[in-house]
Amino acid sequence: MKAQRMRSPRRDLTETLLMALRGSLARFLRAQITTVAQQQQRAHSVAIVGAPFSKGQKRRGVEHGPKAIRDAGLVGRLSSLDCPVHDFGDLNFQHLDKDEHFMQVPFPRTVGRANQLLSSAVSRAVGAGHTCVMLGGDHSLAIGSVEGHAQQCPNLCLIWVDAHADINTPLTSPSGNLHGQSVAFLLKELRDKMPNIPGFSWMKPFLSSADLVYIGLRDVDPGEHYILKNLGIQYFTMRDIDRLGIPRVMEVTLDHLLGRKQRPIHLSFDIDAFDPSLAPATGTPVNGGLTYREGIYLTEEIHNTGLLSVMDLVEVNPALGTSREAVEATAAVAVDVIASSLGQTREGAHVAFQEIPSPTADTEQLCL
Ligand SMILES: NC(=[NH2+])NCCC[C@H](N)C(=O)O
Ligand SMILES: [Mn+2]
Ligand SMILES: [Mn+2]
Repeated sequence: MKAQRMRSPRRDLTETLLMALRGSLARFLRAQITTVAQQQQRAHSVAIVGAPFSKGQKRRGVEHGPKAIRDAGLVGRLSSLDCPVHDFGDLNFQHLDKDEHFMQVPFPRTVGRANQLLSSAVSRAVGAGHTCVMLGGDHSLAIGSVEGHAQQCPNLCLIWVDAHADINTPLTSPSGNLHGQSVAFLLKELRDKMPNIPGFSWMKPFLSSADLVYIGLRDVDPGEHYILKNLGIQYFTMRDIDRLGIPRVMEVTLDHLLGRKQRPIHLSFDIDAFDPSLAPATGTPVNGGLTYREGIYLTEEIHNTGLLSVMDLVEVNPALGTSREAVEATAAVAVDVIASSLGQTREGAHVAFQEIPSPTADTEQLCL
């Protein structure tokens, strides 16, 4: 009886797989396995790249963001997560003297050059097998960060966590500021809508609008709203988060980006996504933002994919806090979301334990 049991579906599947392994599928599967292995390897060490830059907007102080985030204990927190941390220090950006406005846009060449430098730094860090954390600086830096990431991982997808969509073009921007236009530089679908901005001839748009999801929006300009709707971009406003809850928002986000195939994730996190009561030291605060727990849940879910490859943490501006406490609180939240993106859990972890320690004669002696 037992011996003649029906073949299990799993056995059939195994046989099918074995047969397929001899064919061209074998190459495909092997490639998949290597990619997963590389990703796991990449998740193992973290590179920190500081980007003290502020010319993508008009308020001074955001160039001190990297120092504030390091002073809040970033390196120590990441080291305690059992991953080797390499802090590559801060990039050295030049301010170009002859840099006239282009249309309404201030400092186009300075911003273009800074992003070119950042792009190669991020590309090198990812190429060396690290998960890269870029500390801004203003959000115009995402242009170089995502571009450098894409040089190594052309199939990346982008999760943009922000109160703002940062998808203005120079022709729709109400401020001219490039930190409100970063995404427009990346998208292939906007190629014909972007003028030739001096300083940016080194790059071409490479991202499809289907490979981008926004979370946290609550201050979207009219031109940006038109672009989001026209390109059918997936986004979740704070209202959507109120309605669906952050677990469902993350489920739909990850299904949208990874449902058909696994690929590296670029997380671009603007600290102003958080409610200003949590993160007041930022240039363009907007009421009604993410709660602390929503921000942590969001980043835990991204970590759990095992696919996070580059993360930006931008727009921490220590000059804009009304007190030292306000600045320190903002930087502490920044450290928390970075740590959570890289594997810090709320349930704790037990890297140092193989068993529950038993008391010995020695330990009891010590207690006496
Ligand atoms: N990265 C940011 N904080 N961006 C704020 C952008 C504000 C506004 N939408 C603009 O384009 O000027
Ligand atoms: Mn923002
Ligand atoms: Mn932003």
